[in-house]
Amino acid sequence: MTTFQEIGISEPIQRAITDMGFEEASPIQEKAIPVALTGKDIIGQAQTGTGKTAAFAIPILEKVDTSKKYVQAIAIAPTRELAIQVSEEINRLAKYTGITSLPIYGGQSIDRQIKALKKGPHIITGTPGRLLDHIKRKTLKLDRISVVVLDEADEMLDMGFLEDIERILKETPEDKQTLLFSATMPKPIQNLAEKFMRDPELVKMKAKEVTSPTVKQVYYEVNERDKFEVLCRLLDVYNPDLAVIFGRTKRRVDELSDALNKRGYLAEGLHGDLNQRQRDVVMNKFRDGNIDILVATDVAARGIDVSGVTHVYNFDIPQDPESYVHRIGRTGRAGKTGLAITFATPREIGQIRSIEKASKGKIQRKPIPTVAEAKESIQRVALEKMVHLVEEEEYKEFKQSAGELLEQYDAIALVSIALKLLSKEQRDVPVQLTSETPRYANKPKIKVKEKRRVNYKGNKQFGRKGENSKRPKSL
Ligand SMILES: Nc1ncnc2c1ncn2[C@@H]1O[C@H](COP(=O)(O)OP(=O)(O)OP(=O)(O)O)[C@@H](O)[C@H]1O
Ligand SMILES: [Mg+2]
Repeated sequence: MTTFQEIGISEPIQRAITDMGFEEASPIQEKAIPVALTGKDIIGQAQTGTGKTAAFAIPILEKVDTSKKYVQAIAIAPTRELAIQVSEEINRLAKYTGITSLPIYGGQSIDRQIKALKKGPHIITGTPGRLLDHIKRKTLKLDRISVVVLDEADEMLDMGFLEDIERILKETPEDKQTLLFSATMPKPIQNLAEKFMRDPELVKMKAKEVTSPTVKQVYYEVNERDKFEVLCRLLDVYNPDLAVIFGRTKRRVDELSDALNKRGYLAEGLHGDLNQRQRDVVMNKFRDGNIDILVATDVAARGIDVSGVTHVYNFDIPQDPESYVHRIGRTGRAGKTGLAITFATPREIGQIRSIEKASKGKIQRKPIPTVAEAKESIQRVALEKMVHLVEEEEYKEFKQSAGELLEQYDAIALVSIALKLLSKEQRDVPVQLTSETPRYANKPKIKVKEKRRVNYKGNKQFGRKGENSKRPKSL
């Protein structure tokens, strides 16, 4: 166990870390922070949910000079939600330092951002397009930057942001420090590193699998037309706290979230065609637990950290192994366990094998639960709900009616009906989804050289104080 004190973190940041409930440094933090503190460029690779954000945020905070009121560091991220989240994590860590971080991203009023930039934030997190926009307007100056972070750099390349990133980096001083982080490091990233970094040190966690070891992976062979019914059954059987369901296209996401709502689940969709306000509302509802299910395109696959996500569903099989690794990494974070469920049509079974090969993991095949099993789970959930309400004594106002009913009817019949009413009722509402044609790159890009499995401490437990890892209900 390595404490943050041992890796030389200053006192105000240590205090914030304690407030956040981190007890020890995660392996990537333990390895990357001391190197970053020396000023070296770093390429950091570690599995999803293992604390890469703090691994780059802490060294930035140690470097920022609060007496200077200009931007001293930027972190570039592929999506707006991630830019916001990274900024929030930086601000939490900066709580006792006087350092401020500001997210700037597309879809938000530019005037509002200009006003906020004038207040002199020390750190900016943003998406490439909007960062460039501000650079062109001269509302953001990067000539006194000392650190640049590229979070999810491989995704930014995939999304075609290379030119934007080049243009942003041109505005920064030669002698800045560059930190590049992701759970996956395909080949083109090495070219990017050679181009933009100075003698970078590769800080990589040795692990057998690219995927997080705390995520159990299973797949179901399902015909396209049966996917929705199987999904509902699985949701009933597993009864997740929070789940993310990934769909291939925006239309798919919309249809799927509508269909789930028709069947009585609390779900909302997230994709790039929503306006920023709608995107923010959906994310906040999900973070606050006002919806249980987030249905999303790959826009939510990278970096998004919502605690309490117990299940990830690949309703449509991801297009490439990287996407798979990141999608399923939305669960099993910070040492908790999670379950990743992938649907593969009979023609897609080969892709399951390619993903296994590329990610060096095992995806176990499972039989589809029967209708009876799903029903049994629905009843169990209703029963648990009822017991909970009785224990909480939330029935006083119904006592008189209950007494009257009991005089006339059989007690078993009454309780059974109450259970029936508590069970989800909309199971038979017909829904229709447009079928999606698979698009699969079939080019595994992940390379993991290490053969040896190093038992990384995070496996044992690195989590927040007082948070017990919750096992997904077993199949
Ligand atoms: N040392 C620590 N102890 C406990 N929890 C931590 C620690 N460091 C980070 N965390 C928490 O773990 C969660 C995952 O961290 P983070 O989002 O940085 O992961 P990541 O490695 O960037 O994952 P991804 O590859 O998905 O982007 C966050 O909720 C974060 O606050
Ligand atoms: Mg991350």
